[in-house]
Amino acid sequence: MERRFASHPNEVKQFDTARLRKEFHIPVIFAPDELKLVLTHEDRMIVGGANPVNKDVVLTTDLKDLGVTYFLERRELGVINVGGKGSVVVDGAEYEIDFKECLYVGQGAKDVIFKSADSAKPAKFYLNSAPAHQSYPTTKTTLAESESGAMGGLENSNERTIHRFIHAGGVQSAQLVMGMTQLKPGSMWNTMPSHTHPRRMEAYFYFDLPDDSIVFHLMGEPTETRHIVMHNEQAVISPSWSIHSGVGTHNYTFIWSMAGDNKRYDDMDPVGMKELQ
Ligand SMILES: O=C(O)C(=O)C[C@H](O)C(=O)CO
Ligand SMILES: [Zn+2]
Repeated sequence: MERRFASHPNEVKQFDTARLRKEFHIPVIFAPDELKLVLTHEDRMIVGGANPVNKDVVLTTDLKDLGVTYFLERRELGVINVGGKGSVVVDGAEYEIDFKECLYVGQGAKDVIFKSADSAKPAKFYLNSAPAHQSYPTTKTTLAESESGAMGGLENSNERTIHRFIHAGGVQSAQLVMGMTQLKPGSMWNTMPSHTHPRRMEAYFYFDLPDDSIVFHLMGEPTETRHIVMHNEQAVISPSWSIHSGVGTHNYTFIWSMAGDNKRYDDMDPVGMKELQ
């Protein structure tokens, strides 16, 4: 498991492109038959992926990584499938998780196995895990069952639908909050006007983006914005003091996930357009 340390905003102001990418950008989430995990010290969130192709992928850890005997001993997990049909087996119970469906796995689950239904169209399970002090029931949510709402408009090129899966008013968790935003064709901007939430970090995972398209992900303090160029199926870490927004050369979908002091989706400090620099 790769480890990234937390950053101070005064230090990040000095970063060049390579350093910004090294600290915040996660270029590879999926590798065939592998479990890829990055642990950031921003609220100790783990961001990663499981891509079973020719064999199942098991959620493993070792004593050095987390100091526990199994991955979810003191953690919880959110899973969203962005690939072909698949399933997640949690302590022997199998949950079929289709494209854009979500599974929450509560703290204490010992055996978690990721499977693809068809190796020609393998499942791609995007993963987020946060420390947990309490166990909540393992729960599957389909897109139709999520709490969804329309945001933005075509006149601002940000017409999108926000699907909330794991949050205060949805699937219960210790601290993990997770959902997905789908931009309508012709809309390129997410999360503008932007916000910060010093009470929670956030990670974004961009997908549904054609190979020849990119997203300019915006981060930084509102008066010190920087950009990170994102390709399809890449993730980016946003510290709690940073805005997180983006504009694509094509519409796209992204998964957002947060960990921190509360699970209220609407706990945001809005940044006025005229404040941004
Ligand atoms: O498009 C948006 O706006 C979002 O999806 C915003 C994220 O959900 C977010 O930043 C939540 O804090
Ligand atoms: Zn946010």
